[in-house]
Amino acid sequence: MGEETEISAKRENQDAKDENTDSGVKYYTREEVQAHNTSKDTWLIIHDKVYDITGFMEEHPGGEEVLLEQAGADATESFEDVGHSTDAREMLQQYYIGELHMDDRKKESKKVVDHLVNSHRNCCTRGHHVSLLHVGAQSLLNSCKHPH
Ligand code: HEM
Repeated sequence: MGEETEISAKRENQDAKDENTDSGVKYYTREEVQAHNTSKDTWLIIHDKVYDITGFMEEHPGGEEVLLEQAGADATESFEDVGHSTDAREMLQQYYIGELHMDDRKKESKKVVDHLVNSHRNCCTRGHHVSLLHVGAQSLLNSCKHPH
């Protein structure tokens, strides 16, 4: 499908895994994520993306405990509150398993995306024809050189 091809094009430097590009993108509901809330099976939502961090629990420099508190839930706020480094953000990619279902996203993030679609129409998105809703506000902000 055209839209899916566009998504994979924009994801080239983000979280694309060979086997998990366009048609392989999985969507999870909050309920599904919530089921993975133990130290042996730990999923997290950060910025509307779903991560299986089971293998990372013991390696986390901030300790296993804080991750367990967020297990199965949306850890965006606590992740950002800590002020994680760029390295930490890049580490996220290896645990990426899919996207939070559109219906389960907070209205806020939809609003941010709408705003970005409008305000960036003539700068960084020109010529890309990306489906911005799927790309996500944060990655657009990261790649954009436009003053915000
Ligand atoms: C999979 C998601 C996460 C990854 C990949 C990750 C990675 C890291 C890394 C690499 C560090 C070392 C410092 C840095 O480079 O920023 C760190 C520190 C830390 N993280 Fe995370 N983290 C994750 C999620 C979380 C969450 C959800 C919380 C809070 C609930 C958290 C709390 C902390 C704390 C408290 C520290 C210690 C900061 C310090 O001692 O200065 N992390 N994390």
